[in-house]
Amino acid sequence: MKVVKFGGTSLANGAQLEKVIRIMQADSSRQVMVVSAPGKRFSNDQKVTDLMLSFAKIVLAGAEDSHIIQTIVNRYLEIAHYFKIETTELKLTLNKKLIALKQQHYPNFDYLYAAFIGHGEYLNAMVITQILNHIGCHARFMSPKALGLQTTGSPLAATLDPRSYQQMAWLTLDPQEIIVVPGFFAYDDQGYMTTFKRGGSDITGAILSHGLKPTLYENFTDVSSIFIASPKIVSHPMPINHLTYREMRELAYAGFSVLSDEAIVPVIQDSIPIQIKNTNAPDADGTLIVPQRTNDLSLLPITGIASDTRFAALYTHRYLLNSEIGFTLKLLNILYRHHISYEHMPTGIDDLSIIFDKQLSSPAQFAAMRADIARELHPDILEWYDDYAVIMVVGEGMANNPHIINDILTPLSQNNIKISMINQGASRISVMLGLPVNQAQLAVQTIYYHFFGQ
Ligand SMILES: Nc1ncnc2c1ncn2[C@@H]1O[C@H](COP(=O)(O)OP(=O)(O)O)[C@@H](O)[C@H]1O
Ligand SMILES: N[C@@H](CC(=O)OP(=O)(O)O)C(=O)O
Repeated sequence: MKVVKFGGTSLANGAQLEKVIRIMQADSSRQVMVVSAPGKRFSNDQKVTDLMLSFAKIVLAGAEDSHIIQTIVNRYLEIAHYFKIETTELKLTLNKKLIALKQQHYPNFDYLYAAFIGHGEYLNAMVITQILNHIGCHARFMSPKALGLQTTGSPLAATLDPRSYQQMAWLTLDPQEIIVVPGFFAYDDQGYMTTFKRGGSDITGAILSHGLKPTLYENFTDVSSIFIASPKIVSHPMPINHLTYREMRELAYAGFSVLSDEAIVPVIQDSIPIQIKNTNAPDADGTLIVPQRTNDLSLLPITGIASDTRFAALYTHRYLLNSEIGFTLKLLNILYRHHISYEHMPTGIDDLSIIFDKQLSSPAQFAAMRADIARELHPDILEWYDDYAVIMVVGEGMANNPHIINDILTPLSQNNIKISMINQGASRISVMLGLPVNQAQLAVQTIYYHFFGQ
């Protein structure tokens, strides 16, 4: 049995969904289908999730919402029309569901946003199930609630309660039937809809894989493989045939958006391979993500170079910081008080930097935190870098290569790229670099061309 996830680009319109259905029909072991909300149909189009987010903002502003509701409903109707479905009833249902979202009670705004954006997937799974049955392909919609997926944590970046897996173990699959599961959202213990972080349908696919133990978790997207660097940064980068879980996790964390970094953890325990495949070229081999690579690591200086610009950095300097007992504790207490998590904290003798993910806290939270640090800890220097990028150079082969840091840094310095932080992970399979956002692309290109040529 295989769990198969289709991303938003694979479900953007009727023609894309037709390809998806052909993929499902081509292999009877593809029994569980996880779907995202319809993605972009063309480059400056809007994903349905982003339309839902606009809808939520319009509702919160008390503004006129009939136009956005119509735009969202039309995205689904366009898909249904492609399959020649009679849409009068569907149109009514979609409108009703969207209007009902405005009338529900939410404990706070984050829950409201979660319910609105989660409905992109909910409605898509509902429509896709109807289309599959309409064309004679036996399908059943299955809500995350029916599967027992219960979350904890914040409503827009929820994590799965591990007890959820008990209920999933009872699910029996009918080989004649496709189960359609909406990705990205689940429910908390109060029954409120919550979402995983953005891109989280990959996480649903991974959770179902851990729960249902398929032989393979196939993840269909719009590229034929994962490349050594993002094709948005390097033109025609080389493909990666095999990646290990830990390589993928580090690369996904730092910008390989093709798979969510949180989609690795659930499959590790059972060693379920993840195969990235292209909906537009399903016969291409894709990239296989596995526990260990069997090919000769010494041939590969590095496996991938990722970069992400979602970070900010705080630099503090105070003489004798290394000998002051409790300094870091006080600092972390301030973060705790402001409900701020941090990503990395490289330290020197008299200096300490903290790197934050800007998506996880608001500018107001960061400003209040900085004010408290200045007032309570009196650093000699306190600087804030709002546009901070992290580059992750990753490869299992790096652990045995004593020259690797030099090989990465030399071409960067030759190109006048100033690195403000270097951190070699304890696993020694990655080197993390911190630098200003406006240098990040050039840095990735420079490292890529140095190792792999133009
Ligand atoms: N190293 C990489 N290899 C392949 N694709 C990458 C890489 N880094 C970023 N991407 C981007 O990830 C995109 C696919 O992810 P995403 O847009 O989330 O797809 P989906 O809609 O299928 O979930 C690709 O179109 C590509 O631009
Ligand atoms: N639709 C959600 C979840 C997701 O996984 O989407 P996609 O498969 O398009 O990356 C989002 O946009 O975040």
